[in-house]
Amino acid sequence: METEQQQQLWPFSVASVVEDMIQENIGARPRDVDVVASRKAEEASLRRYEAAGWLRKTAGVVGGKDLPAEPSEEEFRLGLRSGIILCTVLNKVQPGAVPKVVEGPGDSVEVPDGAALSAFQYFENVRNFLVAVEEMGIPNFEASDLEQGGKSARVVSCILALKSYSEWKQSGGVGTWKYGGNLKPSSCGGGKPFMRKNSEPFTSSFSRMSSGDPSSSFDEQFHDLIEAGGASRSLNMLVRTVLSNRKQEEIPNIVESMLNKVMEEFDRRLVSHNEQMKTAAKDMEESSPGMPLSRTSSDTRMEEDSSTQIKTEECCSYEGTPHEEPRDQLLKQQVLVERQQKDIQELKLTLHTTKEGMHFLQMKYLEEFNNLGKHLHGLAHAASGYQRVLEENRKLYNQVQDLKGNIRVYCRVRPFLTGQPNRFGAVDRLDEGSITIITPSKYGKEGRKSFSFNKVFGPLATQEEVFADTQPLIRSVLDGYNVCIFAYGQTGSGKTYTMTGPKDLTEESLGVNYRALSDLFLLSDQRKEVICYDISVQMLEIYNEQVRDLLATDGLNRRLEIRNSSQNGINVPDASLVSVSSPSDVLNLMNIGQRNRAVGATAMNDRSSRSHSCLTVHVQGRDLTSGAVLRGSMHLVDLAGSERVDKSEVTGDRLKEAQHINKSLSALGDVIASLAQKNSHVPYRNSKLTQLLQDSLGGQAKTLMFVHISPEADAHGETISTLKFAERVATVELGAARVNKDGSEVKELKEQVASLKAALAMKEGESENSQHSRSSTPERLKRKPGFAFFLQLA
Ligand SMILES: Nc1ncnc2c1ncn2[C@@H]1O[C@H](COP(=O)(O)OP(=O)(O)OP(=O)(O)O)[C@@H](O)[C@H]1O
Repeated sequence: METEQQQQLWPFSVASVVEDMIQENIGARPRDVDVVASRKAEEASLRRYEAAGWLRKTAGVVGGKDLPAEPSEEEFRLGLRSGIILCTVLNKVQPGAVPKVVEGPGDSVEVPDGAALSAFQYFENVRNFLVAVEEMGIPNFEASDLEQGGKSARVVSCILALKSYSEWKQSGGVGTWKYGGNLKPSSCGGGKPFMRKNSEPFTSSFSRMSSGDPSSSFDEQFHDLIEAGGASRSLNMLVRTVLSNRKQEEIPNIVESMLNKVMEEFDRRLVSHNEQMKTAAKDMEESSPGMPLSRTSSDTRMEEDSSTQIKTEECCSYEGTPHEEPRDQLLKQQVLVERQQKDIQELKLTLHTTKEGMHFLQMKYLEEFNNLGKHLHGLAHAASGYQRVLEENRKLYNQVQDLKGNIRVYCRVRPFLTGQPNRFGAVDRLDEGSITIITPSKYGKEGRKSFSFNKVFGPLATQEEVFADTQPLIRSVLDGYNVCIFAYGQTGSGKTYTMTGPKDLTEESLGVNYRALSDLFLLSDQRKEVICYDISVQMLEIYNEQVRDLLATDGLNRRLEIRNSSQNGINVPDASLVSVSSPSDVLNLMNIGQRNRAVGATAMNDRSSRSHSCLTVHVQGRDLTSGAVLRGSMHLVDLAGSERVDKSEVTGDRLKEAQHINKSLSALGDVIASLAQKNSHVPYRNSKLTQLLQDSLGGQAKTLMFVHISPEADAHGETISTLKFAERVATVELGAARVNKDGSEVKELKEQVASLKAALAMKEGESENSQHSRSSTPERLKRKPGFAFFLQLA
C-alpha cells in the first residue's frame, strides 16, 4: 500500500531510480544481463574445475570419496561438505594445520552405531579448515556456502588461493605471498570479512544489516533492500548480475558507491519534483488571482510532507532494519496516508474554488463582451449615421452649388499689354456682376451696351481671385460630379493666361488648371481616411473637328473616336490615360500637352491656338466603409480663339480652321443655352467639342465659363460678339437661377427696383454730362452701381 501511494504521489520509485542509476553509471543494460550471466557461469565452471583438479591431485582418494574431474556446483559442494578433502589438502600444503580431521565412514573405517557421521562432526572439519585458512591469511568462505543454496564461488576462490599459496611455498616461499595481488589478510580477520566504511547513515544501516545477521548474504540483504523500496525482480537480477561480476572484496565499495549514487539521484529527483509542484501551484495561483487559495500554507505542507515522505521512504527502504518494529512502520505509513488524503481533499477544494472562480470570470467576460457588442453596435450605428450625415452634407453642398447656378459665366477683362499703345478702351464700365462696352455708333455717336455675368473680374484681378469661385466646384468633382471649366474669348484675350498662366510661371501666376488640381489632391488627401481616390489625366485636342491625343508618346497623330455614355466616364478610351499623384505630375503632363498642341500663326497673335485643348481629370473614389464607388470628372477647356473671320484676310487652311472653330463654338453655345433653358433636345452631336463633353454638360454637371475680353478699343467688334455669345448663355442661366431661388427672389426684385430708380436718376444726370461720360476709367465705372441692370432691362 505504501508503495502504491508513493507511486501515486511521486512520479518515480526507488526501484526506477536504482535501475536508472545502474544503467547510467554502471552501464549494465537489461539486454546485456543474459550474456554477462552466461559468461560468468562459464568462468565459474572453469574455476571450479581447476579447483577440483588441484584437490584431486593433492588429496588423492580421501575417505573413500573422490571429486569428479569436472564437478557441477552441486557435486563440488557435496564433495567438500564433509570438510575431509579440504582438511586433508590443507594438511598437505601446511602440515599440521588441522591437527585432527574427523574422518567419514568409509571402507576402512567402521562407524560404531552404524550411522553416518553427524553434520556437526563434519562442520568441525569445515570450521577447523576455515580457522586454519584464515590464520594463513587465505580468503575463506562461510560454512553455509557448502550447504544447499550456498555460494560455491567463494569456496572455489578459497581453494584456488590455497593452491596459489601451495605453489608459492613449493617454489621456495620467497617474499610475502599475495593472492591475486589484492589480498589483505589482516583486514579480513575476526570472521567479519565484509568490513565497510561507516560514514553515512544509510551506509551505517547497510553495515548493520551486513554485520547484524552474518548468515544473510549481501545479495539477500540487497534483495531485501530493493524489495522494501518496491523494486522488481528484474532490478534484483540486474544488481546481482552487476555484483557477481566483481570480486568479493570489491563488492562493499561498489555497493556503497552505488547506493550513494542512488541516494544522490533520489534526492535530485525529489528536489526537481518539488520544484515542479511549486511551479504548478504558482501557475494555478496566477491563473486565478484573488482566489482564496491557501496555497502558501498548502505548499509548505506539501514540502513538509515531501520531506516526511523522504524520511519515511528512507526509513522504510533503507533503515528498515530488522530491529525496527513493524508496528512503528505501519503507524508511520498510516500517518503518511492520512496526510496525503488530507492534501488531496485540500487540492480538490482548491480545484473546486478555482473552477467556481473561472465560471465567475467567464460570466463576467460574457457580460463585458455583450456590453462591448452593444457599444460596437452603437458605434456602427453612429458611423452609418455619420456616413448618412456626410452624404447629406455632400448633397446639400452641391445643392448650394446648384442654386448658384449649374452654368456660371464669369467675365475677365485683360489689362492693356505692356508696350501696346493705351488707346481708348472698349470697356466703358464694369462692376461685380456686369460690364458695359462702348459700342461704335452707325451714325457717328457712341452707344453703350451692358452685359450681366455671375461675376466680372477687372484687369487688376489676380489669378487667386479668379480661381476663388472655381474652388467649390473641385469638391463637387470629388463628390462624384462632372465639372466643365471653359476659357472663351478672342485670340490674345487671356484664355491661356487664366487656365494655365503666363509663360514664366510663378506661384502667384499659376492658372486655374494647376490650382484646381492642387486642391483636388489636397482634398483627396484630407479624405483619405474615408475615401480612397484614384486620379488620372487625359489631354486632348480638337483641331479641325478631329480629336487628337496630346499625351501620345508614340509620336503618331492618330484620330480618336468619341464614345459617349461609357461606364467609367472615359469617352475617349484610346487616348492616353495617365495616373497622377501630385500637382507636379499634372504640370509635367500639361507641358507635354502644350508642346504637342497644334499652333498656327494668325494675323493677330503668332502663338494663338487654333484648336480647342481639353485637360480631363478623371477621379474615382472608393468609400472605405461602404465600398461604394464615386466617379467624377473635370474638363479644363482652353477654347480656340473666338474671333470672327474676315474671309478676305484668311484663305485655305486658315479659313478652314476658322470655320471649324466657329462651328464648334456656336455648337457649344447652343448646347449650353439648351441646357439652361432645360430644352428636351440638346444638340450635342453638332460638333466634336460638344460630343466630347456631352456627359459633363447638363444634368447634375456644373459648367463654368470664363469669358475673356480684350480692353483695346479696336477689339470692339470681337468683344461685342464674344459678349453676345456669353450673354446668350449667362442671361438664360441667371434668369433661371432667379426663378429657382425662391427665398431670394423678392429680395432680388426689390434690389432691381432700387437699381432701376437709381439708374433712371443717373440717366438724367448722364445726358447732362455726356462729355464726362466718355471717360472709361474703372474708378468711374465703379461709382455707378446698378447701371448694368438698367442697360440689361433696356
Ligand atoms: N490677366 C492678365 N494679366 C497679365 N497678362 C495677361 C493677362 N491675360 C493675358 N495676359 C497676357 O496677354 C497675352 C495673351 O494672353 P494669352 O496667350 O493667354 O491669350 P489667349 O487668349 O490664350 O490667346 P490664344 O487664343 O492665342 O491662345 C499673353 O502675353 C499673356 O501673358
